Amino acid sequence: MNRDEQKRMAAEQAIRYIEDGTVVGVGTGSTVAFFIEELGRRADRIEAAVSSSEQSTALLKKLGIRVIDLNSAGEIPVYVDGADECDPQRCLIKGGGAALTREKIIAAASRKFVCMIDSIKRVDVLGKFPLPVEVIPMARSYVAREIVKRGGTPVWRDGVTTDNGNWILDVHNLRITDPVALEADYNQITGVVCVGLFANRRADVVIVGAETLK
Ligand SMILES: O=C(CO)[C@H](O)[C@H](O)COP(=O)(O)O
Repeated sequence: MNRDEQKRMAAEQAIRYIEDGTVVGVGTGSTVAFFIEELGRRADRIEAAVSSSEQSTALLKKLGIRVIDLNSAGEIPVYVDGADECDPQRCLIKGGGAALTREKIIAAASRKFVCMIDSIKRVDVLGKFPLPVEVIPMARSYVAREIVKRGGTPVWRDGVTTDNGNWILDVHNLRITDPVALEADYNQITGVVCVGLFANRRADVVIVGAETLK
């Protein structure tokens, strides 16, 4: 099965977690695009979606799905998203699509986080995929120096501005053996808005193609 087939398959599995009449939390990316397609087929059966990006909002609206603000949604039953890497403890690296902050907020506000990946994203130790860190623009150089002190190699994703008006540093050369500790440590750096490490709020269910890991 090629990667797109795996992504579509995972999206077909993920849709089973969505109950009629509920608000759905929706992530961002190419895997999520397949999920939104599935959701579109059930547009009349779901209450609304809370979206993690302008990109997903546009796709949802195109398919006639009502998009509401997180502040009006209350606790969301299920959040569905992709990831860039996933370890055996269901900790994730996310943010390849620069939507990490809103994704992390919606994941935190949801009872269940269903993560869809293709098999290439399964790793024993996180860090081969550069870790995205969203920063306040004026803090970019300072945060980069702090990351270097911690052993990482930050690279500015030049030309990319997030939906929140911020910038992204992609941190290379990491081998993340303690994701909870690294997430907490990076969160302490002044100027960091969000770290694309989802360890504190990790996935509850991971779907790899047609296979569901618990
Ligand atoms: O975190 C993300 C966006 O910020 C995406 O979930 C992640 O980059 C995976 O994307 P794709 O499904 O296109 O491989």
